[in-house]
Amino acid sequence: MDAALFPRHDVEEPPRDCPLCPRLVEFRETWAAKEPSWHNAPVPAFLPPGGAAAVKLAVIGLAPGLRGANRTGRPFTGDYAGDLLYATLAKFGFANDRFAARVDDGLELRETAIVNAVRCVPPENKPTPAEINTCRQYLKTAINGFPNLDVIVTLGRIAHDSTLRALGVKLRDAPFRHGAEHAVAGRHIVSSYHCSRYNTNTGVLTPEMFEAVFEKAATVVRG
Ligand SMILES: O=c1cc[nH]c(=O)[nH]1
Repeated sequence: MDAALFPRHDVEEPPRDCPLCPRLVEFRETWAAKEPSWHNAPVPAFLPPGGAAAVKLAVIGLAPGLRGANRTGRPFTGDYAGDLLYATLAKFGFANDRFAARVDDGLELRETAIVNAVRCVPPENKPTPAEINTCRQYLKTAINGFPNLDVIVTLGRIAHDSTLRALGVKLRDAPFRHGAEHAVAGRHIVSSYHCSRYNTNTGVLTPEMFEAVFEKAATVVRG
């Protein structure tokens, strides 16, 4: 990782050659052969200056996009989904407004971390239940490694359910619903539809609906 481009990193991450999910390893290696200049490895959490101790809001995504985070190495960077996510974070003061879909754009998060539930790119954006379960150890370590965390925003049902399992919460105690807020296991969770191209193009998620989620998160962080 280029230390000049990525903020201090003090969350435990899978190694670049993580062997735990054979299907994802094979997919990663196929793309590493085709596109050797791409990242093609587990995508680490994106942290604010100050590292894990500075994190008050954790945004949990699904998994890297093939030509997005898997190419660039930064969550939601190069993915269509990042346009809405970073614009919305900036609007609520959780990021500066430098996002230009490149890792050298000068984008900085503020009191916010972005962590994918699955760190490696899955074929067709669909991790299997076994891959989600296997990678949860890293999600759990990340969430538990934020000592000043106030609120978690989950993007989509898979991220939501994996976050609950990471926290040891039964799914029925905090069911996924866009805009729902739950206080469970000492954590405040706000859930959202994923900001994918499909959801935004079909109107399942509008910018206003997404902003309402981060308004709730901002209220928890700033009182
Ligand atoms: O959930 C997602 C979607 C796109 N890119 C990511 O890093 N995560």
